[in-house]
Amino acid sequence: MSLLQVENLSISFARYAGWLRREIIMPVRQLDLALQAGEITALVGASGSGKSLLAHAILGILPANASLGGSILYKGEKLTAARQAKLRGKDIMLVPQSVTYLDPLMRSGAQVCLAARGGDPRKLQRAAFRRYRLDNEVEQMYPHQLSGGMARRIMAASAFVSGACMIIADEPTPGMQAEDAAETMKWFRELADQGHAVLLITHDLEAAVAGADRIAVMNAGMTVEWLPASHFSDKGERLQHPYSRALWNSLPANGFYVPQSDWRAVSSREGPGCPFASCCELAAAICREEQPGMREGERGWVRCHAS
Ligand SMILES: Nc1ncnc2c1ncn2[C@@H]1O[C@H](COP(=O)(O)OP(=O)(O)OP(=O)(O)O)[C@@H](O)[C@H]1O
Ligand code: NI
Repeated sequence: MSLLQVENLSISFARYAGWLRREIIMPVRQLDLALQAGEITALVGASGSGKSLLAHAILGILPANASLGGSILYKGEKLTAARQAKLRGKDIMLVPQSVTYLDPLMRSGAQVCLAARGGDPRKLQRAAFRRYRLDNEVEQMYPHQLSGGMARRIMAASAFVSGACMIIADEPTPGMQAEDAAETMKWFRELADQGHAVLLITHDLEAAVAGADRIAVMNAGMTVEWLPASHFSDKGERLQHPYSRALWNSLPANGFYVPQSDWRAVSSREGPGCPFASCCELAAAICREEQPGMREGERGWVRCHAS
């Protein structure tokens, strides 16, 4: 059984457009994903594709005007608001990108102690400090006294001592030097090796391919493909969705191929067919008539009629 199973998730927001006219926008519409213990799953996709919304939906921290459709199961049971409140920060941990998430009024040692589960908090904190190469003096420091690197280590140490089953990292590496990014990825690998399920949200497909076990590709609020990271190789022949291939081949290392179609132009998305029918070079008649569901193929899951 998967630790977390997301099925046909949609997230919509009601907002007022001018006087009394209420409109509904649905930035996430068909999201399917499962996370396994002991694995890193990377969720990749363009800015605005709905990645962070998924993280917020899992944690139960969406704004009040959001409505959810579909389901999220955690350990086989529906994730209700009450369960989310219980699990958040304990069983399900967020590793945020920014240090501003650390409590500015709490010393670093105390922050890590507070996260610790399953033993003497002080002992667990000291062990985590040694593991992440944090000197003893750092215990007494407040977040504003930490360098960026130290703050990241404090967040990694908190995740390490938390005993959380699931760790969600939203864009943990942008703006980092290559070595720092590699070190951060190494920490996630260690956490996965200890049995945690890690969800890594990132723009960086190259880092995802290098560091994750599985990759879910999102576009316009949908998961279009979900498969082992090793299938991202060569010219992308083993990828099934044309959008995943376009994303892969547009990387500098793969020749900077510029796709013929503009994958952000999903003009027909309210129509009956595939939302990408108007921009996909493989689109056939069926793509304009019927929404593709997520189906399991030889190499993973894909939402496409044409592949
Ligand atoms: N509270 C909200 N009300 C209305 N729309 C929202 C709200 N939050 C997010 N959205 C919209 O949902 C879409 C997806 O947002 P999300 O933050 O999940 O994207 P993302 O994939 O994480 O992007 P990025 O890579 O830039 O972080 C965006 O178009 C955004 O404008
Ligand atoms: Ni985001």
